[in-house]
Amino acid sequence: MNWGRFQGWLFDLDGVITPTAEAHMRAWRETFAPFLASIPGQRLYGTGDYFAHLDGKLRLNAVRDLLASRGIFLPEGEPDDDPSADTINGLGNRKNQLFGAIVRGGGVRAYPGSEVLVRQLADGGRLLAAVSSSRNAESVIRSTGLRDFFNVVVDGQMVAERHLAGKPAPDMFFQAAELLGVPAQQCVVFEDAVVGVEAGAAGGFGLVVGIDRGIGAGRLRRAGADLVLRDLAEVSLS
Ligand SMILES: O=P(O)(O)OC[C@H]1O[C@@H](O)[C@H](O)[C@@H](O)[C@@H]1O
Repeated sequence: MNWGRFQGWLFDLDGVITPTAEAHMRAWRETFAPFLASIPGQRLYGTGDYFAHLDGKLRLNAVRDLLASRGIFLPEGEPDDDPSADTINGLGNRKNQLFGAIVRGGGVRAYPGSEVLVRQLADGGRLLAAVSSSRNAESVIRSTGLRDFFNVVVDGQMVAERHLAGKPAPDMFFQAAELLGVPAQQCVVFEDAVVGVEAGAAGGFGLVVGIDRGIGAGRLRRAGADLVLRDLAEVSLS
């Protein structure tokens, strides 16, 4: 692979740069397992629910999609709903409170292979963007000490402010490429979630790389990944 042809390097964050996809996964489980168990006759929460309905999506879209998959209707509520409220916003706030507690408890370090690659790319004058659905992306990336290596961060906060469509729409990656000033065809996208790979594939980027942290290479390929790796340490620039 001639990696040198890519000027713009667009990285998803959770599960690609940092192992925080696991913290999101746990927070979702701790939100939805008791919630679903409290509804008589409702199917219990399973890990498959995370990959099918939650992974990689904007927080409230994820809540809506999980509930829709079970035929559950809840009111939207308000952004400042109490985390105990059984509304879309309340469940989102409950999950975010749990996510914050998990991250504060364990700290965040980048995957070693990701940190090495990010440093090499920045040293070589490449342009880097983090493209994450998470509204916590800035704080997560700052806690790794790698924030300054990224020219741009497009996150859940920016999506709300600029009214962008979330993944699987390609808009977040387009926004990152535009802010970097690099045409899509000269950008490579790295993603671990199906909706993220779909977003990259829909945008006509130069290369879409799926990072398989356990979801399975087949699912990432079927979503549109041109190449699947297990870790960013497999990207060799020389
Ligand atoms: O709730 P946040 O921090 O805004 O994150 C939204 C989503 O961000 C994505 O990066 C994660 O893959 C999802 O699991 C997560 O739910």
